[in-house]
Amino acid sequence: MKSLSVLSVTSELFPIIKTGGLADVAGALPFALAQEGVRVVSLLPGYPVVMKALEQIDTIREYPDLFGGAARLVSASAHQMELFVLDAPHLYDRPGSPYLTPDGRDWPDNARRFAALARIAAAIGQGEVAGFIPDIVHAHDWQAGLAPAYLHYSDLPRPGTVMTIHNISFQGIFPADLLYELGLPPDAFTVDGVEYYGQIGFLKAGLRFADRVTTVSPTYAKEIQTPEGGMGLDGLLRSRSKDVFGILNGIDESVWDPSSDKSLAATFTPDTLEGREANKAALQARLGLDADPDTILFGVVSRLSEQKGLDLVLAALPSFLADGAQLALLGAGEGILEDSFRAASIVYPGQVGCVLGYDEELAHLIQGGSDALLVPSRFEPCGLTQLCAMRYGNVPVVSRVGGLADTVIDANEMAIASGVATGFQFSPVNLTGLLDAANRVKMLWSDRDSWRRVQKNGMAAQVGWNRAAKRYAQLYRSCLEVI
Ligand SMILES: Nc1ncnc2c1ncn2[C@@H]1O[C@H](COP(=O)(O)OP(=O)(O)O[C@H]2O[C@H](CO)[C@@H](O)[C@H](O)[C@H]2O)[C@@H](O)[C@H]1O
Repeated sequence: MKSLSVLSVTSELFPIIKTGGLADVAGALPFALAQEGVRVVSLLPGYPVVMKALEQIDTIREYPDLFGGAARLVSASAHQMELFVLDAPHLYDRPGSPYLTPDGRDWPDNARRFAALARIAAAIGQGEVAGFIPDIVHAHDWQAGLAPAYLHYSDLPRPGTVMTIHNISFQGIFPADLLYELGLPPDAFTVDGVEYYGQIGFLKAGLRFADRVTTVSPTYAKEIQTPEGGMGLDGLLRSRSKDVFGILNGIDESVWDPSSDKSLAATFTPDTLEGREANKAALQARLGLDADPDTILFGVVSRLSEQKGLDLVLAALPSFLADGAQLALLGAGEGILEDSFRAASIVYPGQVGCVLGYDEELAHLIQGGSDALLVPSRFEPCGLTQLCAMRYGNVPVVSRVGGLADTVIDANEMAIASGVATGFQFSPVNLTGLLDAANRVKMLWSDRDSWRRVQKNGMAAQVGWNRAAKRYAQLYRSCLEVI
């Protein structure tokens, strides 16, 4: 079979720069796809942390004026990944997160910052780099959404294009008067182009012009084609439904491996699950929780946002904790949620512990040391933490939406009897649903042999990238038939 080359266009890439699950996926796919004969080179913005991480930097092109300043395209490597980096100091050399100012507001020039990324992606797709002409340009999320549009409006031959939605609630919507400055032709401003309710929609543009659209689970692929789940893009997605695919994410099993994880107090396998006890003790000590091996310890590792449904956990706390249960939370995000969890740790000393911030090592310890992981999302394209939880013998308790519904097998009587249960699902996603689930979880916890079986089933579940990599490879090949 012909080998393929892909330019992956992404605003985050683990382990170099990460604010959420997009980084994990963009960082793991190149390695998984290499097994399928697909070469992936990733194009990233040159944020300060990215520039610092690079090795073997080679300048490929210089641009005297790219959206208001001088820039260059470099090739480099980092963490065994092949990279192109857009080094544009006027766009990316600044403090804060990739998208937000240090005080938490969107950078006012985000349209230019990510149009530049997409513009260079399109140029690479059309031969900018001697020796690397990709068969496919794969755009991730709105930040890369204009790449398929730039390719569409160019007269040169183009590669195949794939647009992946990691989260449809982030759409990259900007004022219409930027059209000219972004280098889009006047006739692009129609409902069949980049126009989105009177503005310019970056994700909309990608969904309109990519040869194939993917999202990160089969259930989310259906949900986004409904008015409730599509956030304004469902009509467009329905009109393209034969080109829309749900490919379930995996996790990097070498990063998330409880038998060798250096962030744990003790490593363990399905046959040495008692190793988890030392992790539970370490987690309780780290978060100021009472040292108690027998009480159930719930964990949370999450961005703190409306999507993730953690306000339901706050509302559930009084009954949740009445029997001595504990909660260990690691999260960062909306101020009101951060404040509320901080307050909860004061109201329930020894029972609620939280770390508000981003901490990769602690995320691993929570997975290896808590008994059950709460993921009560209102919507969830795929979700990665429930996959990590299963691999770490941490029983996931999830809402029945999106990829959570596709990855966790609910411990109902039938599933327990037939030995396939891997966690708990609940629906509807409200306080009653969560409390009912918590009661079922606690009942199973009181029957330690059954609990152990559910842990082991989770640890045996396929959560790696192999299957998804095969599907992406097939999808790329199918694009080449349509261009
Ligand atoms: N405070 C913290 N400290 C350390 N680590 C933290 C952390 N908060 C979160 N993380 C980590 O960040 C990642 C989050 O990934 P998720 O898939 O759960 O959600 P996210 O909504 O960011 O991703 C979006 O994209 C991904 C990828 O497609 C989809 O799975 C998902 O449904 C979609 O919402 C996990 O690796 C988690 O461990």
